[in-house]
Amino acid sequence: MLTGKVAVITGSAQGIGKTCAETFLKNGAKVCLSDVVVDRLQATYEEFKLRYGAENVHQIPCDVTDKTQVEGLCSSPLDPIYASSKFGVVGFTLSHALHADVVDSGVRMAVLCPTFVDTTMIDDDNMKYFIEKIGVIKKEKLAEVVLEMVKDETNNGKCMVVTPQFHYYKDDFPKVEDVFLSTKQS
Ligand SMILES: NC(=O)C1=CN([C@@H]2O[C@H](COP(=O)(O)OP(=O)(O)OC[C@H]3O[C@@H](n4cnc5c(N)ncnc54)[C@H](O)[C@@H]3O)[C@@H](O)[C@H]2O)C=CC1
Ligand SMILES: CCCCCC(=O)/C=C/C=C\C=C\C=C\[C@@H](O)[C@@H](O)CCCC(=O)O
Repeated sequence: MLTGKVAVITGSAQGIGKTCAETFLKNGAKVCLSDVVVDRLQATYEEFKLRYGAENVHQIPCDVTDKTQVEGLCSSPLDPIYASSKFGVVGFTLSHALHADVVDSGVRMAVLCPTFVDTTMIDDDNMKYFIEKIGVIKKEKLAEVVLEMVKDETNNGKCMVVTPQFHYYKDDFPKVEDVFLSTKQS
């Protein structure tokens, strides 16, 4: 099913990452194992090499909190740590929006996710490719969207994506009862 594909899996010396790596190997992918604990990574690498063949398994030690090491593992034209931190802001905002201190308090928390905006932050050659494909939002237009977001009293816990062409609310946070009272097992 995954023949011809390569999966790079961080934190794969043990736990969920290791089990995912083995599942991918069983399904025909080649897997690049990666972990910060080098001796455990080596042991998993040896184990999988024996079981699935040296041609299908590779290993690269990597501490995912180290920007240089992450770039060595999987280069990206955009800064992976910057991008990850932005996802953190989404999670932080949406989870706080559900907190008892916020719900029904009159305070609303929402998160704005623009693509590229015409500020000095985008003066970076690495971004040129994406900017050409995606375009740039004018600051003034973004400010209008922020105004709209602030005026809307129904948007607690919402995430707004803004592009040069349009904007839309995305990924409404699940209702409390969906999170805490579900009897469904995954
Ligand atoms: N420009 C873009 O394309 C995009 C920007 N963003 C985010 O929007 C936010 C604003 O970005 P821009 O206006 O483009 O950047 P900017 O660099 O033009 O302005 C940022 C301002 O924040 C101030 N600042 C930086 N660190 C601070 C700190 N620790 N405490 C208080 N103030 C601080 C800076 O001195 C500067 O005046 C940033 O979080 C950025 O990551 C998100 C998506 C796209
Ligand atoms: C569909 C893809 C949309 C991608 C939109 C996007 O990622 C926009 C990014 C815009 C600016 C990014 C700037 C990143 C700069 C970092 O490399 C770093 O230099 C910034 C560190 C400054 C800070 O304190 O945030």
